[in-house]
Amino acid sequence: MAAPTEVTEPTPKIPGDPVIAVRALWKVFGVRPERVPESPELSALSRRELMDATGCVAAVSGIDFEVAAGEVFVVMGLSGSGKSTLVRCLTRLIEPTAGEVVFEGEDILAADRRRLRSLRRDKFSMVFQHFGLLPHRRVIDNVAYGLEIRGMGRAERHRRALEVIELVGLDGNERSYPDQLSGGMQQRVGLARALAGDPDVLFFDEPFSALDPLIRRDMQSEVIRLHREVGKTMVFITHDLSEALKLGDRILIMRDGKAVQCGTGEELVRSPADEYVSDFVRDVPRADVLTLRSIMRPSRPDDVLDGPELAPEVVVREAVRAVLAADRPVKVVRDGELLGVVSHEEILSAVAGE
Ligand SMILES: Nc1ncnc2c1ncn2[C@@H]1O[C@H](COP(=O)(O)OP(=O)(O)OP(=O)(O)O)[C@@H](O)[C@H]1O
Repeated sequence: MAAPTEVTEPTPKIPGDPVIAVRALWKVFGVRPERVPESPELSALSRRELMDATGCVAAVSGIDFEVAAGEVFVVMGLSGSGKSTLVRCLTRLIEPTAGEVVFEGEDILAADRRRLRSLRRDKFSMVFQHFGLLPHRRVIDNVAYGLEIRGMGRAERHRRALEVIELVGLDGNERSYPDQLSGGMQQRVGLARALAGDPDVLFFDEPFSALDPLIRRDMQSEVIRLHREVGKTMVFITHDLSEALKLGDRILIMRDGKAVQCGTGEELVRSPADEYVSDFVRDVPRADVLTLRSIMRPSRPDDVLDGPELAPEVVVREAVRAVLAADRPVKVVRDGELLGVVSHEEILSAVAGE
């Protein structure tokens, strides 16, 4: 039996069946790796202790999480924490040592070669830091590459490729070769290629790490926009907390192969599971992550309730202006139901970081 993970906070309940469910997942490198998850004693050791005792490296140690349909799920951790290994285990680019990966109800670890190939071709797409574009092919044929492998005819795949080239803002560049494009544009080609086959899940492995900060910010906004437009489930790896907070519906924080905490950015900032997480989130401006749901108060009989309405998930920073401009409390409303109100007092204390 695998040891329990160190997730200290229950993962919030996700409505509907998860697209991906990961249970007690292990990847151990070394001699006879399977003995580690099988042994309660070995699986309880830290990575360092395990290395000293057995010479094995536990890249991923008994991780559990679920990804909901349409969610952007971010895996964050410092270099060596096991992010890449974890994500490669999900599509079996790396064979897990133990555990379960269930994709749309199907046990991926039981899939044979043929089934895996078809899943990777039709259901999953990966976007890597190194774009992996084919240098001798024009943008349009790079984007259409996966469709070509599926056997789609030239006219149809070019039509589809042009659609996604436009979607990622590269129209006009379809006849260029990759080395005629900037790094940011090449990564857009990578995105277009990943989207062309209409996968169920997009996996991103530090896709923007090599880009300079301004381009990187543009690309993050691009992912947010694309996610709004196409609504795909995304699993995104990063070592950068601000990227994680910007993109992630939920964030899994890893350390030395283990899951330290999984939650929304707001949950991580409001109640970090341990010192490691609090160190990470210490400098995050509260107004960027706190939502109206967490600062609202119940309405009082003397409140005048004909002020503006905002949704509970609006973050404080975006609501400040509206709340301060109103001469009565802003109503926090979901599906017509009044959940609470926010007046000057609540918003100012939130901005002041109280
Ligand atoms: N093939 C391998 N053989 C032995 N150890 C490995 C192998 N691949 C990864 N590791 C070890 O597993 C641990 C996790 O590595 P991994 O690359 O998954 O981390 P990461 O969080 O993605 O880091 P980075 O951001 O630097 O890529 C590291 O200690 C690494 O040295």
